[in-house]
Amino acid sequence: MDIQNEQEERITAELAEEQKRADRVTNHIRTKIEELEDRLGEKREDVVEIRREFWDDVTVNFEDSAEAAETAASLKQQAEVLFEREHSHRHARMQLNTLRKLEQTPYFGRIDFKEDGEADAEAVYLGVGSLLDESGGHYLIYDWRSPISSLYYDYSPGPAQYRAPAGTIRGEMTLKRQFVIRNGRIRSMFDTGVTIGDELLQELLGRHSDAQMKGIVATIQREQNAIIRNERAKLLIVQGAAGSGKTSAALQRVAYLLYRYRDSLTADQIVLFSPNPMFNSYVATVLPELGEENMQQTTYQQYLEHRLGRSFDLEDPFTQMEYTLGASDDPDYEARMASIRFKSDLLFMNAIERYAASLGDKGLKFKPIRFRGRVLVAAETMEEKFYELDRSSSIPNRLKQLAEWLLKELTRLAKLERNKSWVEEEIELLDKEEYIRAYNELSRKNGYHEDSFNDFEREKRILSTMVVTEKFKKLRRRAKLLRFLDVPAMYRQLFAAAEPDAGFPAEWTGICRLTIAKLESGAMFYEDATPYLYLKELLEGFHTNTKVRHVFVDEAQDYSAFQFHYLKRIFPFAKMTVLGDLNQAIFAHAEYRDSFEMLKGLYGEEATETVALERSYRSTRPIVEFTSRMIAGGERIIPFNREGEKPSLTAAGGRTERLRLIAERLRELEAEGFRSIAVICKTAEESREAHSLLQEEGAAVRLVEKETATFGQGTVVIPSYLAKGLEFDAVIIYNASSSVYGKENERKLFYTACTRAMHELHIYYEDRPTPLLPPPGRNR
Ligand SMILES: Nc1ncnc2c1ncn2[C@@H]1O[C@H](COP(=O)(O)OP(=O)(O)OP(=O)(O)O)[C@@H](O)[C@H]1O
Repeated sequence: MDIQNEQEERITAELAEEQKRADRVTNHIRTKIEELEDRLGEKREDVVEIRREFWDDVTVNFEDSAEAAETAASLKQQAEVLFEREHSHRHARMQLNTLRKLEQTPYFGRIDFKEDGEADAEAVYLGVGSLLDESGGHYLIYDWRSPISSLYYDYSPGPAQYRAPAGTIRGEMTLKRQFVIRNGRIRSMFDTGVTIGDELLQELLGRHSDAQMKGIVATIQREQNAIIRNERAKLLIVQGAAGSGKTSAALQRVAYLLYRYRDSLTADQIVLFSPNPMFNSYVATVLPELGEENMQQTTYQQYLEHRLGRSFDLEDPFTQMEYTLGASDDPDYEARMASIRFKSDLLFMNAIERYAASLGDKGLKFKPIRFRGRVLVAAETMEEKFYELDRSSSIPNRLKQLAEWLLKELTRLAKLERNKSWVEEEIELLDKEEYIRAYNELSRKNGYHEDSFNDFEREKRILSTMVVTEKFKKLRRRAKLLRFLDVPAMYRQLFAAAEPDAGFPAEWTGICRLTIAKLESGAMFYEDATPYLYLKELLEGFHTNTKVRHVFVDEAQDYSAFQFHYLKRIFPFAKMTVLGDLNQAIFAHAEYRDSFEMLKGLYGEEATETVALERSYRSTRPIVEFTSRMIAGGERIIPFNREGEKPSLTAAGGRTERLRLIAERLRELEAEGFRSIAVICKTAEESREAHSLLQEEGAAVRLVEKETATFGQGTVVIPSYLAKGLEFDAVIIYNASSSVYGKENERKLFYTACTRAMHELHIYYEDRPTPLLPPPGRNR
């Protein structure tokens, strides 16, 4: 027998052996599924039963306080039983969910590891969940997040080590094998060397994209694994090239943390800040696919809206972006741009801190408390009271004391109010239910005799108290919420100072004029939202969220230093993972930043770790080679070796021809089977134009706007800044003429647009192409 035959035979025998094992494991999984389904049926009945009998099993008695307490205890006990059962029901359901996944693909990898001092190597199989054998003493599958599994991601065969709870375990990896298993059948199997499955990665990355982001557990790379498993850093900064797997690593990290801290951490203690609502839908399936619940997802804008939306008509970041991209002939443009930059700077944050501190001595502004057109408590009275309070106490503390005083004052004023004629009028307008309520109260307090004069007086008193109390409720609530503080006026005041502080920009006067005009119209620029909230919270006390333990900020390059400081304050107990690419910094406040250095001060160097991801997985080699030549430092980006067509650059004789060519291209791409195609435009306005003109050309295209909430398949027309973080099989740059992308500060936007392409990139222009295109050069 020659060597080749011998080798083939060996591989066939090994494959048969592995399939036998896979069958055994799959059978075991099936048995577990059946058992769990039965148990789950019982559990569900259990919960339904408890719910039904909830009220039968508690003794409801509110007659006297002792019995009421007993009732409460009984209720609490029942609720606890129910909670416990529901919890275990949910747990069992999640387990079943994982088992069903394992039934299809029990594992994707195997390593044989011989621990130092042990005689034999153990075969460790990795899957999306762990599974014990019948005896319960041996793992048939190890969860990919278990300590030993990290060997798979970190080492090639040879000496290897991993960190276990008991310490570092050293040994030797004697085998590293990858599987593709579908429906329990091994489709392919290969032993790997240095990196995890170039073949498998090739296969995965070469596929057409879905509407949803994919999980990457089977092919996590070593440097990504370091991000996923980092437990030390309070602040983990990931600077990664476009398509290097930042978002993917972030999501796998969430799954890892939920596993690692499963006894103490729940999905609702993790928050992901994403760039836009559509992105949420794009990543929504990754964690459930891994058998985990999704973390909380939000956008910074949603948070701002939640805090400020009722007080101001708040501009969103995309409107700001449209302005910066399109309004350069506006006479206020320079001032506005300076305003955007300055208000995101720590210099401004410090100025606000100084200002807030000075308000402890003088200058706090109050709003009078008005009632029925009259001033009940004058602003001056509040000011006087405030500054009489002990000055060594913080402003928030003093405001709390002031609120307490105000509440007492309101109680006193309410008493005086009762005899006013408006109260009598209101009493006459009371409806029957309210009368009955008053009557009940009266009879409860004292015996009630319908015909006694005294009772009539008492009734009137009760009714008038009721009316006044009701009307004062709102005032009391406002007092508790410190609404008597005039934060808008104080924020405005910042821009009324004639002399700018040292270091303020030359355009300060223009900035002041624009800001004040905007605020006076009841609106607020996006760049004012964070500083405004910061000032408000310095005065009132921070609205902190102490529940959240991990904050993830994706597309971190779009956040200002100021915003990061703010986030840190509102999540005081959270670790932060920020992921970004400075080459994709598309907001005016961030475009000149050349590192995440400014973040180091946030938690201190000691508590901060930085990881760089330089290999780009999304796009084919020709696309990465093309796009990386558009940016400074692009030579550091390493393309993953996947071949494909070179990006095309097409000149059109005019708009009509450009549209015809694009529509033709769309038809070709669709015919080739590409499932997600994006026509990327610069702005929303250009997108609307492209959408309607392409439809006229007979193309089936969907328009994506900032409100679009779901990311689907098919062909979309999308503004560049909304395509952030997303990817498409093929990308068409709608108009890359120099008249559209003509300015140097649009480079990162153009780069972001081009790097969305996985397999094909086609660029169209008229007259002259944008100077942002890479200089002609040889590919690496
Ligand atoms: N280890 C991996 N195995 C398989 N696919 C991967 C891996 N890492 C990244 N990818 C794929 O590469 C593509 C880009 O990943 P992702 O969107 O996470 O990158 P990103 O760094 O967030 O990109 P960008 O900054 O450009 O938005 C995705 O299709 C992802 O599935």
